[in-house]
Amino acid sequence: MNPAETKSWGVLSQLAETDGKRHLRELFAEEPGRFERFSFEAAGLFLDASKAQVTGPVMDALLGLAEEVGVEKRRRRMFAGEPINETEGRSVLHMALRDNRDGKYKADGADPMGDIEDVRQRMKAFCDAVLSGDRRGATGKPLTTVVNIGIGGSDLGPVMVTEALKPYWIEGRDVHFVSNVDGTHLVETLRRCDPETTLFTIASKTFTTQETMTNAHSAREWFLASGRSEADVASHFVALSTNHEATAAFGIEEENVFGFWDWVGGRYSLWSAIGLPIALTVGWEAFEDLLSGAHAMDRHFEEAPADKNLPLLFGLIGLWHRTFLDMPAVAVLPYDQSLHRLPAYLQQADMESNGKSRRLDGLPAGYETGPIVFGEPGTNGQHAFYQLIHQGTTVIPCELIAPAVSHNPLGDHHEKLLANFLAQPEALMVGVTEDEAFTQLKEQGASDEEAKRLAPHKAFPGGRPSLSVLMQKLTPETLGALIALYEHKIFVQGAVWGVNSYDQFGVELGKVLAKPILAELKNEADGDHDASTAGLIARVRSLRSGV
Ligand SMILES: O=P(O)(O)OC[C@H]1O[C@](O)(CO)[C@@H](O)[C@@H]1O
Repeated sequence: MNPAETKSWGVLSQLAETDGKRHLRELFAEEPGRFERFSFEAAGLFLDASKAQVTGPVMDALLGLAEEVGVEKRRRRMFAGEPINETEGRSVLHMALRDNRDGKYKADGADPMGDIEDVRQRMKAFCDAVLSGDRRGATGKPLTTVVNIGIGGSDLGPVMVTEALKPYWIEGRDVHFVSNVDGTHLVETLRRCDPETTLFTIASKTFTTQETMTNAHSAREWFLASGRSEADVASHFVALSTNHEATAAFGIEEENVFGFWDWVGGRYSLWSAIGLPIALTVGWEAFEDLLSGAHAMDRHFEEAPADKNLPLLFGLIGLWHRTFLDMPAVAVLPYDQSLHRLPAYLQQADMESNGKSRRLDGLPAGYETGPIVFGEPGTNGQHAFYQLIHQGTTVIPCELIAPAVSHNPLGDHHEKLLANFLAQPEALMVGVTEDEAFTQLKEQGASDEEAKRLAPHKAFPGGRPSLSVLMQKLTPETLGALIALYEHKIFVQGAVWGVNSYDQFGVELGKVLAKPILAELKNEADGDHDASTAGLIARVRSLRSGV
């Protein structure tokens, strides 16, 4: 189905020319209850969307669009385990990993809950054994350091969550993440590790990913080079994967493999065995709290009425900004240092999911789909790219996220952080007119001529949209809810755009072309390339020769 042919799409296109162009200042002046009307709450998260470029008619039309294109139906099909990942013939059931209701889901025609529970119990037992010291390294020392080797979804989720949950780290535990095939990443990480106390979690859904397998083999060599035998590998290497044949070929025994299933997409996998490094760092209970926070958001998404449904509304508003108002990017701005990897995590979650230009029916979309996602912790971003967000020629909607209470209260640090979290969206929305800038300059003692010259530079257009997400404290539960909120937001947008949010064929071509080039760089083959690539290969070879 082409969503652009629906009635609501037509209405939204018209509204883009009217409501979409109104200044937010005006909208606030006109509707005193705007904050109450456009703020929503669920699973410990409060979303203020009143500073988004929305109006009542826009929200009505967006909800109408969701209904016309069948978002609810697709959501039901997803939760029912139907293969909504049509291009790969797979179900999308990561929600089952944070649920425990028997009979709720069907994966390949069967209830997956028994298998999920088995792996969970094995993960818990393993975790408890490592943390209690019952399971030790080959020389009898406790395994206090985890090095996770994985990339993409087998890295970004666990890194982001372990960083976000630093206040929950179990004392004496350490965790590192190696993803880049650049040897520097592994070498610099292992420099800080003791082979006797290090546990490697080799995380790869497919167990074929070049970066991960290369790092895993080198890590094993490093381990063996420390005087250990092949037999000792079993005490220090576990695999998190769906590919049991490949894990066996690597030499990891079945009892050290924590499996999951093809209905868990890589970028949606932190809730599965891929989350083991999280559990090994914060403990099993906190990991379960993370799952239950996400589950609370799942229940809300499934059960709340459309006009109060956080992920649905969050997704629809983002889609309005992107597709109808032509805003090309989204800035994710956590006002919480612990969430410093959230933008990177969401880059994969969102851009790998909705960075598509073909609809499920194979036809070109013909409208804008997934936005560019970028971001940094808030106040750091303020001193870097906010200039463009406030005064640049491109309008970039911002998503600001903050906890009201800090885990690390220190003087008035957190009040200052929150003041920035509150002031930036206000500044983006209100702006400063040239007249106001002129008056301010005059008040500061500028001459008429000077004030006239500088006023255009000191004016802010304002009317720049933002959404704020507020929680009391960043806990495993609220973090779980936040991640699930974004997962479902991505689902909603993909459902309206009609793209398959669950495949990622766009990452393949580069991988394929790298293979023959690798052979060329190793002088094992000659290649046939365009002039630029051939020139660069020759230049790389010459720079490397004689070194
Ligand atoms: O877990 P694997 O199979 O090693 O894949 C890692 C990542 O590579 C991708 O397939 C492509 O980047 C991601 O979707 C995935 O998260």
